[in-house]
Amino acid sequence: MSSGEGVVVARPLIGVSTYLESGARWGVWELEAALLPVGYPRLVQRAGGLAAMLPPDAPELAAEAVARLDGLVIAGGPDVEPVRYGAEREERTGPPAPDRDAWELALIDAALASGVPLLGICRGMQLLNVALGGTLVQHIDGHAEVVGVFGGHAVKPVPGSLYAGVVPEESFVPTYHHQAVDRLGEGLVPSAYAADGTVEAVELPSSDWVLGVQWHPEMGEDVRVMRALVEAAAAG
Ligand SMILES: NCCCC(=O)O
Repeated sequence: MSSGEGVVVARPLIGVSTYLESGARWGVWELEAALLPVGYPRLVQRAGGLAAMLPPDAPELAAEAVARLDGLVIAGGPDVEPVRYGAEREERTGPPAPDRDAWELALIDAALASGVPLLGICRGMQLLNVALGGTLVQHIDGHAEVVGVFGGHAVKPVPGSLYAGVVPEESFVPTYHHQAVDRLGEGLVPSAYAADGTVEAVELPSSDWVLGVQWHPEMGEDVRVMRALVEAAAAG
């Protein structure tokens, strides 16, 4: 990226966690594939960052990975295994993805420990809450109305929050979730709500830049949340 005066300024490197789903196959070779909806890297790129995919790896390598990043996104995906927050699995909770849980929790721990700016999206926000000792409601009605189809609803920022500094107005967001934050993790505070009182964004005031959003910015047009992460990554 050029600064406009002939000086090349490196784009912040933003790691995005990815999936290794057992059923994923690519091309005529049907090779095993690492998956990430393309909206994530595209949004990082639109926001001025350079996207790096982070498939599940040994959790003990997470700190080494995060040390090379300027920012981290924990992407959306399957339900967090309830044992991670001390609960029994309920009927409507999806099948566990223990390797992914372990890797992404280790990434979150490493980002929190090192001060690398962190954005959790949907599952990523829920996992951030769990990483800090919070719990989840395992099923709520009305937020993922049709299986496989993203919905949308309004979210209202909490005045004075980091999030409100990025998106000051009430906005309509793309959403797909059937779980939600129950008890907040240590140090987290709500930074946006849905009309029904569901916590839709959280942040960690004791950190420089940690935000979780329950919706999917990679499915919409609004680049502001990702741009704020990229700017925080550039400033770090
Ligand atoms: N629990 C995973 C994130 C999406 C959902 O709540 O359905």
